[in-house]
Amino acid sequence: MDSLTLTRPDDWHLHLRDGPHLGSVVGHSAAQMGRAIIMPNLKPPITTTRQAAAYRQRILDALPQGSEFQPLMTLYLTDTTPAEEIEQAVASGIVHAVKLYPAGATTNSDSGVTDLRHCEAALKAMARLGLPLLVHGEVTDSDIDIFDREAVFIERVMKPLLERHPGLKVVFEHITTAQAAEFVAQAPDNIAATITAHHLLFNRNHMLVGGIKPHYYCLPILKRERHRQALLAAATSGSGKFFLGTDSAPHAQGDKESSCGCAGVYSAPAAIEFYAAAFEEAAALERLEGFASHFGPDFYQLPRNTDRITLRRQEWTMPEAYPYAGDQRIIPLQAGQSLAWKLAGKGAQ
Ligand SMILES: NC(=O)N[C@@H](CC(=O)O)C(=O)O
Ligand SMILES: [Zn+2]
Ligand SMILES: [Zn+2]
Repeated sequence: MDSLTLTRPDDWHLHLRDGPHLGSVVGHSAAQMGRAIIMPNLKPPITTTRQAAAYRQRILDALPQGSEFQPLMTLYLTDTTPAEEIEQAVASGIVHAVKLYPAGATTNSDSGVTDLRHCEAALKAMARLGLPLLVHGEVTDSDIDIFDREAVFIERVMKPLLERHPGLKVVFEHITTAQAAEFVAQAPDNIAATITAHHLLFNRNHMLVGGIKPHYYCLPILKRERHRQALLAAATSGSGKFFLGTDSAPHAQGDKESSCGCAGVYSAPAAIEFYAAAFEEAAALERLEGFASHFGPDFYQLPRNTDRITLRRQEWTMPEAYPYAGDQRIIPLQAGQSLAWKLAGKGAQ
């Protein structure tokens, strides 16, 4: 197969940042995706519908002219999010989900939830109104090894949560383990998961063998090959529970290449090309459209996109860097490396 046409995909997990950083990155996603679920972990976080509406307008203002990209906003759940805020969010029509960051789990999660039992009122309102909870699924207990934090989260947090709120819609975000893939596959239909391109393409050796490679460092951290294989199997299974979420998370080069480097992989400039490479490795390119373009809107009860994109088998080189907020640089996933698929109509990068 040398060309692949599919319904325009959406990105169900995206970090766009704000201000000049937003302006540097939003065009990359808008060139590929119809819509994206926009993560709320700004400084300060987006905790109210009013803030979400203002952030949405800043995103729309930063879009390239003529772009029809639609940002789907989220709220950042805190220990004190009231049920009324959930009601306002649903009534607004612009907020499509609420994000759970366990406090301390990842970038800008300091205001996150210390104990999910504090959030009962908000969770009840979400279950009643059908507003999905998006979960960064890692425990933060210091005694739990970083490679085990997702698997332990399933037992300590996810299962008790779903016992208390069996009807709540939950997306287990950026899953990275066989345990999470298995848990979601066996759960009822109100539970789904996003999978990133980098967790489908790479294991922890890519990050740690032959020198430490900070641009592969993200959270949840890359796992061993067995887990990558389980994720590939889930993504290409044809199950509507697994869909595309890049978790593209830009950080300036200097913040990544540091003695205490930030977590996050910047994959937005070639997101769909990365996924095509992963699906091709699994000999499942015909399943890419369901994963990238159908299952996400179906879960969120939104219409599928009606326009299409075409990917061509055409080698090209990912640029070494992109400009970021004026004088900074951002290093994309697979910088300087050759990619096999290219989105038709893509100009010079
Ligand atoms: N994925 C990451 O490694 N980083 C994300 C936060 C997140 O999604 O956990 C970020 O905002 O930088
Ligand atoms: Zn996360
Ligand atoms: Zn994320």
